[in-house]
Order: sequence, then structure tokens, then C-alpha cells
Amino acid sequence: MITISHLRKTYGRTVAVDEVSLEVAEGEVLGILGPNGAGKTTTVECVAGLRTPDSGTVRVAGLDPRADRAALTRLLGVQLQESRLQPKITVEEALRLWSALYDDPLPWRGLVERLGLEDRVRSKFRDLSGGQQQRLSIALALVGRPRAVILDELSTGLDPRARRDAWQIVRDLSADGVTVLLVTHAMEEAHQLCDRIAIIDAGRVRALDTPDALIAGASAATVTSFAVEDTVDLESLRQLGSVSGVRTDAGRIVVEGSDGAALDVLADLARQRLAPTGLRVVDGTLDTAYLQLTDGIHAHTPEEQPA
Ligand SMILES: Nc1ncnc2c1ncn2[C@@H]1O[C@H](COP(=O)(O)OP(=O)(O)OP(=O)(O)O)[C@@H](O)[C@H]1O
Repeated sequence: MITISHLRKTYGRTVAVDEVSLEVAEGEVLGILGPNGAGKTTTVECVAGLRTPDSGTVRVAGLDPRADRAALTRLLGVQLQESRLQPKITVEEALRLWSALYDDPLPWRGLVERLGLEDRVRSKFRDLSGGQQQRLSIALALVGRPRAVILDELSTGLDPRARRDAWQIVRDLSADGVTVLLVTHAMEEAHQLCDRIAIIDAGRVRALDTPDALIAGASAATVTSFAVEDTVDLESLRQLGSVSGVRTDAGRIVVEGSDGAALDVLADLARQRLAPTGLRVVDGTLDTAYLQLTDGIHAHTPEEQPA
């Protein structure tokens, strides 16, 4: 549905996007994660036809976002970070105006209800809170029954209930076969909503996989912790191929490692003739995977890592 190939975009001497290639299938929710300034917004702005790439190509349902702008508007909904509308326009006026652009718009009152803006219909844009402005921009992105949607920082500024509502909207879109490109800094959101996640840093795609595969691939895919009565040979644990880190925390030993690390740790403890107590094995999180993936890029040596 969306094809980005070898996209490059510079602003003067800043290379914002450098050789980004991504395919988003119809009905897929693809998350784009990455540090501030990584090139996420620039990438989605190129998809929306709001910026002209220096090189590379973008296609949305076969359309060129710059050359086929009018046709693209009919099938792509866009919610951009901090969208600004005319300060005096009311919620109703904005939704009516946007609806008029489409042949078969969604009934705007229904959208207003789904986004919890019922009692703000007559409010001017400038009088809405940040979160309400955000909800309006989501409504405007959806009013044309788009086949693909760009959501740039969907839940930034939303209260917990509005965030849940926004997540449900994304799930509903996906169930309806709508393709979603979701830029986010919220790991839980990415984990819950995205079929796949692209991690972008310094303008390049550093990892692209399902959330679970990204976690499993991280060197802290599992965290095993336990206590032991006797002295444990931590060096022996550190030498295990599946183990990426060993530390002590409040009297417990905490071992990070790949999927098989817990079994290796138990076997090593058995060799050391130690019986662990209070054994816990938990999955790593997307946060850990993300931090590792983006940290590696900045080439920290182990000595530079916090203990
Ligand atoms: N209009 C612009 N003029 C000059 N430089 C820009 C412009 N827009 C973005 N940049 C630069 O391009 C790089 C990528 O910016 P972009 O907004 O795409 O990043 P981002 O990943 O969306 O960041 P954030 O998470 O902070 O929103 C940054 O270094 C930014 O300073």
C-alpha cells in the first residue's frame, strides 16, 4: 500500500532521511520509532506529499504523493504533530469543511463522539486544550474514510482515557483494512498496536520487525533474577554465551540475556552446586530492545554504559 524506496531528504547540510526503504502492506499498522531528530516526521511528510524528497521514490496505492496530490488526498488521512488550524474555526466548521472535500465522508458527529469532543463542537480551535486540538486533528484525518492514515504522535498530550480511545480507533482502522503509519515515542503504544516496527535513527532504518521479534532479538530478551545463600561465581555466569549482563540488585542477582539465558543460568548454578531461591524469569520489554538498538548506533563501549 505504501512503498518508500531509497528515500533521502536533506535540509541544507542536515541529512534528515538517508536511504530509507519501507513497505507497508494493506491493513498493516507500521510503527516508526526513533530518537528526536531521527527523521521520522520528515519521512511521513514525504509520504504525505508535504515535502519533496531529494532522491528516492514514494508510492501510496501506486500514486506519487507530489504529482498525484489531489488523488492522494482522497485516500490518505494525515494527522501531523502539532497541526495548526485557523484560530477562530470551530470544531464543527472544521469537520464540515473537511467533509466537503470527500464524496462519501464519515458522519462527523459520530467521529466527534468517538473522540470525546461532543461538548466542544462549538468551541473555536484556539480555545481547545492541547489534547482536544489533537483529538480534532485525528478526527480530520479520518473523516474522508481514508484507505491509509498517517498518525504522527497520535497520543502525545492525550489523557489516559483519550489515549485508550485513540488506540481503539487504530485497532478498528486496522480491522477495516486501513493501512496505518504510526510515528510514536510511546513503547507500550507501539507494542500494542503495531504489526511491525521500524526503528529509525540518524535518518536510517536500524531495525524492522514485529515487536516480539525485536524484543527476542535484543540481548536482554529475558531477565532472570534469583537469590543464593552462598557466594556465586558471577564471572562464570558472565561467560555464558547467551548472557549479556550480570548485576546484583538488593541482594538478588539479575542476569540479562537472550531467550535461552534462563536455562543456561540454571545449568551453571547447578555446576556451581548452588540452589537459587525466588527465581523469576521475565520477558524483556520493547523499551530495553529500543534502547539497545539505538544505543548500539551511537557506538558506546561497554565502559560507557551505566551500571
Ligand atoms: N524544516 C526544516 N528545516 C531544517 N531542518 C529540519 C527541518 N525539519 C526537520 N529538520 C531537521 O531534520 C532532522 C530530522 O527531523 P524530523 O522532524 O524528521 O525528526 P523526528 O524523528 O520526527 O524528530 P522528533 O521525534 O523530535 O519529532 C532534524 O535534525 C531536524 O532538526
